[in-house]
Amino acid sequence: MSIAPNSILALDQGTSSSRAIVFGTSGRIEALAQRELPQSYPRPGWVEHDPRRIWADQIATARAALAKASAGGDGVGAVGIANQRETTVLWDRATGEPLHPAIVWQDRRTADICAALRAQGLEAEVRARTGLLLDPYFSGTKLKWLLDQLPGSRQRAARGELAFGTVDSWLLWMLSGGADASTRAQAVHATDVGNASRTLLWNIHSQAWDETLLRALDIPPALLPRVHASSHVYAHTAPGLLPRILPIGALAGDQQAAMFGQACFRPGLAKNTYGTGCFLLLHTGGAAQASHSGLLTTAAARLDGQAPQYALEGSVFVGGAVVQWLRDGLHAIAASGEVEGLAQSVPDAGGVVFVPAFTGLGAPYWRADATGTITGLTRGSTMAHVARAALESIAFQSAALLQAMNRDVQAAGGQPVAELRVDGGASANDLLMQFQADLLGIPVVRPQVLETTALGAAYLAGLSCGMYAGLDAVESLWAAQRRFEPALAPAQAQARMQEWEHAVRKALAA
Ligand SMILES: Nc1ncnc2c1ncn2[C@@H]1O[C@H](COP(=O)(O)OP(=O)(O)O)[C@@H](O)[C@H]1O
Ligand SMILES: O=P(O)(O)OC[C@H](O)CO
Repeated sequence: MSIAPNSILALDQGTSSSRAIVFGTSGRIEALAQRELPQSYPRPGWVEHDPRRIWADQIATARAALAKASAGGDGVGAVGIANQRETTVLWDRATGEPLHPAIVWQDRRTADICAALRAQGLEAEVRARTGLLLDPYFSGTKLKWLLDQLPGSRQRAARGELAFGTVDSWLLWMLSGGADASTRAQAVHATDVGNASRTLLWNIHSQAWDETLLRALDIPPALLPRVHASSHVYAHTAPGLLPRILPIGALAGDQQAAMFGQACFRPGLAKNTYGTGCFLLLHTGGAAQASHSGLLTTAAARLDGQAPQYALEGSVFVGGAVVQWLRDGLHAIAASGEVEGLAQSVPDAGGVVFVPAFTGLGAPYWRADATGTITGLTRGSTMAHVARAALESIAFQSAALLQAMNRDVQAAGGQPVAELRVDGGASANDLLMQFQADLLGIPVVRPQVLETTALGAAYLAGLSCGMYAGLDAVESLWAAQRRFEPALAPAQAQARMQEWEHAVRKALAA
């Protein structure tokens, strides 16, 4: 006998791991399973994932989380998927086989394609239509590269034999039948507005694939997924994959999902996620606000039937990853959590400033050529100073984003951001959060549930499957765990930002 639905399964397929979490409808975590995802760096600047491994890990963690949940997951009424965005998968609809490893969002191999498109004068067009800019970060040039490199693939794509998708589409297709030959014909090929808005191919104003950009990149439309609201019943899981057939009630890019999980779905609310990178998003309601400060305009998650929702976004490529480098590159610490103690063993960074431009600099600088730089070293500098400067670099980069955001918002007659909600692995670090509040001069607020990405996917799925009355019901579940109030005089904060900008100029000149 099955019980009334009281929980939701969220799949959070991130850059460094695949997680499955069962949430009670109150937002409480009931069960969690996780697997690390191997990274492949076949050439300098290239980053790849194995799509089959992503699928195998995600279905294994889903089964493990359901098995750990109360009553073996019998109360689960919906599945929601959140995913690393932009990462590009191309597969054969008949066999379910990927044609190539997934090209990860961090991959820079299409820098030349971007430069060529820029030389054709396409940058302004891209900005106006997609809210993005010409950078290898986004899926469009990755897909073009695959079609250029894999013999016969463009013709096969035009005949409808191939499918393109970001990781959400790949997982949905596999879950809804693609994983097995006997159910493949019923597999659903779709994505949500938020993921579509990161492809460089989606027109955020007309809410349709953009024919001009498809032509410019020579991409056959037959490859593309159908696009729906983020909170929408896309399909049901194929029989036999999970203990019960479940509705797949949401797809959302992980940053859009985190924003939803933070209940930032009204204009003026902002969140920053401190994971491998940092992603700061400000909800701008129904207005697709253009940035004049190097930020992106992007689709926020939305419900079926709801008008399009937008956000301004700033993306930092190396956030928590700088701590991984201290651990794996310098062997300065054995585990990421040790960085706080090491950094706190000195009163300040002793003049050391660290610009972790390992994969160039993202927003608001957008300099693919920048390299990592440490300035201000003296004979007295120690690993503790470098660790403290590494942590500070995460906050400096995020502060540069917030400054850019405030400039854009104020230019449009709006109010500066009043407080910042934070989440992600590195937001557990109190020293970092306090320094962030000090630099920004506004409160930094950490919620009780730090797994906000998965939580957002769960809420979105619960909404489409009738498990919540509406947005207000979800909003009332958000609760702060700790509030960090700024404790630094504004002039001092400004002086610290100037030190940072000085070091950035050096990184750009190197
Ligand atoms: N206490 C900590 N202080 C600073 N960074 C941390 C801490 N704990 C984890 N991290 C960093 O957070 C990142 C992991 O966060 P997570 O949200 O799981 O990332 P992702 O979703 O990108 O895989 C890693 O880069 C790790 O180095
Ligand atoms: O996998 P994460 O959490 O680092 O997020 C990756 C972003 O979606 C890339 O745009």
